[in-house]
Amino acid sequence: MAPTTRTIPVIDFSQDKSVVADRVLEACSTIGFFYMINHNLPQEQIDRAFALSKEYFDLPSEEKRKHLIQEHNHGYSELYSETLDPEHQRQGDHKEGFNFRNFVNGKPFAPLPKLFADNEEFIQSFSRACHATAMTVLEAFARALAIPESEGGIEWFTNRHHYDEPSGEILRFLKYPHGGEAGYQDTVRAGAHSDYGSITLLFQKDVPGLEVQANREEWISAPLIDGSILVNVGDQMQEWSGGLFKSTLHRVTFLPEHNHVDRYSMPFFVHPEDATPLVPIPSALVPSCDIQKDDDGNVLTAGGHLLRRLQATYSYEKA
Ligand SMILES: O=C(O)CCC(=O)C(=O)O
Ligand SMILES: [Fe+2]
Repeated sequence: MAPTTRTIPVIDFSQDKSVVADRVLEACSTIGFFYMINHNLPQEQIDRAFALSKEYFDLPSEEKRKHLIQEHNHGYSELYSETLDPEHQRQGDHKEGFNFRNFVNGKPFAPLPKLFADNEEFIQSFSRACHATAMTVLEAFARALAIPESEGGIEWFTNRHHYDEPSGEILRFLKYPHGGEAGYQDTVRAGAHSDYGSITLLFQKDVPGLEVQANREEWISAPLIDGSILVNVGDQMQEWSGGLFKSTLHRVTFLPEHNHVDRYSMPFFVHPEDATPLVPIPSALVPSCDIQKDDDGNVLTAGGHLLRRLQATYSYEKA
């Protein structure tokens, strides 16, 4: 059955934890998206990250191209270099981005552009704060699924998401530049896609544009809600939960009234540790399902799952 929810629920994380868990279960098993409010991530930090993002994207193209994204999914991606919906898009996404892999043991994954190197301590603390917020959400998931204490209880997910272990986790700065209509044939600026990992936290700013597929026929907009973080379920979580939690298609369009302004957003893609096998979550609510295997017949891991997806999305260029 296609989900029928037409609006994205707002969940107040300062409420009683069991109420939060109930609302999370309802949201994730229908539309797969919710707004998190009272999340404890200070607005000043979010604002500072957006300010840095703008300063970076304002740099000349030659400067940004010094750190082009590579197979490891870290670095700068140019306008049109990513195509999230290759089946339907005539051109790559009208956006540029910078991906930060986790600062494992306090170090950036690869040397950072000067602006980010100068602000490395802040970026790392922001990335860790995003991860901590995500862990609050994943505790609510575990509570919602009533994972037995003997299996790890509310820590079942967090035990598989340690920040300093190898994983596909990414903090991403995105800019959708204004205009571009002349050379760009689609109103969709980021093609319809679902996210790959366990969950995504999304920070939006000033300009809306995100749309979510409420059911198979209809796109609904995900408006800006001050002080909120938009949370959505990713494919690995859908896999893990035997389809109970929905990884829902979404896309970014530009409304005519916003064609003259740049849009900035910041997703934080939460991923389980690479070595995590995607076996069903131990919960009575999770339906039994086929387990995905890798080419050698072993249970597909989170790392293997991500690699398959990334290879289908990017066109890499050697720096
Ligand atoms: O920019 C946005 O609002 C959403 C971006 C997104 O969905 C993604 O990068 O996966
Ligand atoms: Fe996405």
